[in-house]
Amino acid sequence: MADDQRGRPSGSRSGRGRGPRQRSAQAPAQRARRGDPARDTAYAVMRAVADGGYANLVLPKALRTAGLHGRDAGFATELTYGTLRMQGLYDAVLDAAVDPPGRSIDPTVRDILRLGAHQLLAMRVPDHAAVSATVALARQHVGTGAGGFVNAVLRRVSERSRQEWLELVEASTTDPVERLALTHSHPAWIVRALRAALIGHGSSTAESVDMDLVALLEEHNRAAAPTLVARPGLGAEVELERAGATPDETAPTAWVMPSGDPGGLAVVRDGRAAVQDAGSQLLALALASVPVDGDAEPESWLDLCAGPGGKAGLLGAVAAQRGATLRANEVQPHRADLVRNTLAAVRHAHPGTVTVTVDDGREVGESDRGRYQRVLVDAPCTGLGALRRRPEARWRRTPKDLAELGPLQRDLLASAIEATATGGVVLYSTCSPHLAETQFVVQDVLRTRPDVTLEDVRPLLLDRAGNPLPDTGPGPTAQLWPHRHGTDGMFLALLRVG
Ligand SMILES: C[S@@+](CC[C@H](N)C(=O)[O-])C[C@H]1O[C@@H](n2cnc3c(N)ncnc32)[C@H](O)[C@@H]1O
Repeated sequence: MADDQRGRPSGSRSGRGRGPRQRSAQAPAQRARRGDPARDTAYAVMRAVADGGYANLVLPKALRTAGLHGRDAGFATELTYGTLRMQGLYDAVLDAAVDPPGRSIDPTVRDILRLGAHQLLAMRVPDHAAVSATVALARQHVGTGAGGFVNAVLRRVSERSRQEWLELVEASTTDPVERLALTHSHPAWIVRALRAALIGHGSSTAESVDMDLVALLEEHNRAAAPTLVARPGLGAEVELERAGATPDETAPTAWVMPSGDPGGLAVVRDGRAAVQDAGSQLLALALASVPVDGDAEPESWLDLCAGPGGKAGLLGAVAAQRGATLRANEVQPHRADLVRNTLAAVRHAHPGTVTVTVDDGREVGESDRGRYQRVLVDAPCTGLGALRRRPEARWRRTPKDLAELGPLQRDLLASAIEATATGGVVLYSTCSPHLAETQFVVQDVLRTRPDVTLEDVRPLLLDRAGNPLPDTGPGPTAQLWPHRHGTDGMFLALLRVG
């Protein structure tokens, strides 16, 4: 008879043999009835994410509310992020561990089981502690019966090692993509798209692609250390150094913090520095440094899709140093507010350099034809290049998103070209390597504009020492990769308007 998740009498346990791994001999009733604050917080964030929340926004608030700091906050963060990333694998494990295999599991109970599976299979938590604390969580949030069910399932999970579970799950299919999807916890359509992107961007050969794909999927499942940007000309560098940050070699403006919460630094709070991926920094610096034709003084720069303002923050600081002006545009008013916030330090230090507008970028080409020398289109995209930073994103995105985003991406790029002066440049970028959002968009738009040429963007991607970043593809576009460059998977195409 199956275990009952909701507390109705259940038959004897499956009796599957006790494995070599240690487990709790305590009955659920004897265990603590309440979860501990760190696990409670992880559970609350999982439920908020199930309701549509974003872990990177919900978790910091939940940690503050629970008063968690230091190691406890670290534990809750690893538990939440790790569980969300690996939930595809854990679901396969849990579906095999329930009795009978594949029986349906209540979504709330499944979240609790996922948290337990992560502790058992990926964290240094002793089995008995992982099981009893997760049972306590189930009792507290669902009920006594759920506690018994969770106890039974997690005991079965604890009977095998992570490697044994991986082998078992892998054996459930012969399709190589499905296998990678299960063992590396990604939806299969994303694995397929990433494989096509590695080849399509010229980043991998037919021989190397399978190895590269595994390296990329593994990187998506690692916690990414936060990179900071020191917005130039605002004196952020000295304070970052004083706080223990060190210069990052990937980009001239990038810094890394070995430990601690960068959000707590005054220099981050006042906007002279910010958390920003080094790839995003390289992209903004590339646009700022490319030579443009014409003698416009001062130069006018446009960030067409600026919210929440990360790249505009760097562009604005560089524009101020160069005597140029920047218009940071965003269609959504609340995101335009975020841009204003992000740009506060630059606006304060250099009044008149940056303006924020709320317009549909698709209309800017017509209203401001030929007005700008440098234009950034950091297009809305699926974000498949930033999966390591957004743990739930892989489970939310669907191929339908691509169909919806495609026309918007093309319209925004076409509008950006219209808004660019003769001899000026447009940088089209996405934090996705998906071919449908990158190469295909650029090729389609170029077909309608014979006066626009694609230029090699790779020589503009310079590291702190001034050397071009290696392995960005055969050109003229560039593709950055988490497993190669330690950055998000940014795509860049540089277009010159003739
Ligand atoms: C990838 S994000 C930009 C990220 C930004 N460059 C940064 O570094 O912080 C894309 C932005 O485009 C905005 N967007 C979507 N449709 C738009 C449109 N029609 N016109 C202007 N912005 C648009 C979205 O609201 C979103 O804020």
